[in-house]
Amino acid sequence: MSGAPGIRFEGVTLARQGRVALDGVDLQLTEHRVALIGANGSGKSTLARCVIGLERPTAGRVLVNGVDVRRHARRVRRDVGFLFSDPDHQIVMPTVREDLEFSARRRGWSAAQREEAVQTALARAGLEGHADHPCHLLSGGQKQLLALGAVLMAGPSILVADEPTTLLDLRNRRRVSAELMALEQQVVIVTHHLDLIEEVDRVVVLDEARVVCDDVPSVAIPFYERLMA
Ligand SMILES: Nc1ncnc2c1ncn2[C@@H]1O[C@H](COP(=O)(O)OP(=O)(O)OP(=O)(O)O)[C@@H](O)[C@H]1O
Repeated sequence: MSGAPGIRFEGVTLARQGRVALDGVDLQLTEHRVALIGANGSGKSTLARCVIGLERPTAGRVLVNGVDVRRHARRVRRDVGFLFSDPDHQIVMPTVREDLEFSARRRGWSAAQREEAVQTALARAGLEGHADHPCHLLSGGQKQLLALGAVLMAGPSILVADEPTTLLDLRNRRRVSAELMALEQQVVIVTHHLDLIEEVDRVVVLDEARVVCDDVPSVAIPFYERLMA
C-alpha cells in the first residue's frame, strides 16, 4: 500500500457548524520543508490536523505517502509525527527518560537498542543531565525539545508541527526551529514566526479557508505581509 511520498490534499473542504474552515484545498506537498502561514482563523491548524485524522474533511480526501487518512488513520499516524504548540499536551510519562522510552516501545527494539536511542535523544535535546527529572519541572523550551525527541523516537517519515514555537522565548524558539529545520524527515510547520521559515523550500499562505499563495519564501512571505498590511 505504498504510494507517492508526501502529503496530498484533494479538494479538501471542512465545514463546522455552518462555517467553512477549509474550502477546496488542493495541495501536493513533497518538498523537504514546507511552511503553512496565514492569519488567525485562516485554517492552518485545521489543515495540519487533517493529516493525522484529527479533523475529518466534509469533502475531498487527504493522502499520506499514498494512503488515505480516513480509511487508514492508524497506519498514517505511524508515519506522521505531530508536534503541538503546548508540549504538556503530549508529554505522557512522569520523567524524561520514561517519556522517551514510552515512545521507543513502538519500534520493536531490544532493551539495549532502546537505551541507545534514549541516550541519543537525550543528547540531541541537551537533556543528558535531566534524564530522571520530572518532566513538569523542565522549562518550556526543554519540554518542547523533549516532546520533539519523543515524537521522533517513534520513527515517523513526516513531522507536522503546529505552532511549535508559540510558547517559547526567542532563544528557545531558535533552538527548536533549528532542530526542526535540520531533520531528515519531511517537515510541515504551521507558524506565525516568519523569521524562522526563510530557509524552507515552500510556503503555503492560507486566507479565509483557501490557499492564496504557494511559492518560495522570498515570494510568499512578502505576499502575506502585504495581505496583513
Ligand atoms: N474545534 C473547533 N470547533 C469549532 N470551530 C473551530 C474549531 N477549531 C477551529 N475552529 C474554527 O475554524 C476556523 C479555522 O481555525 P484554525 O484553528 O484552523 O485556524 P488557524 O489558521 O490555525 O488559526 P490560528 O493562527 O489562530 O491558530 C476558525 O474560524 C476557528 O474559529
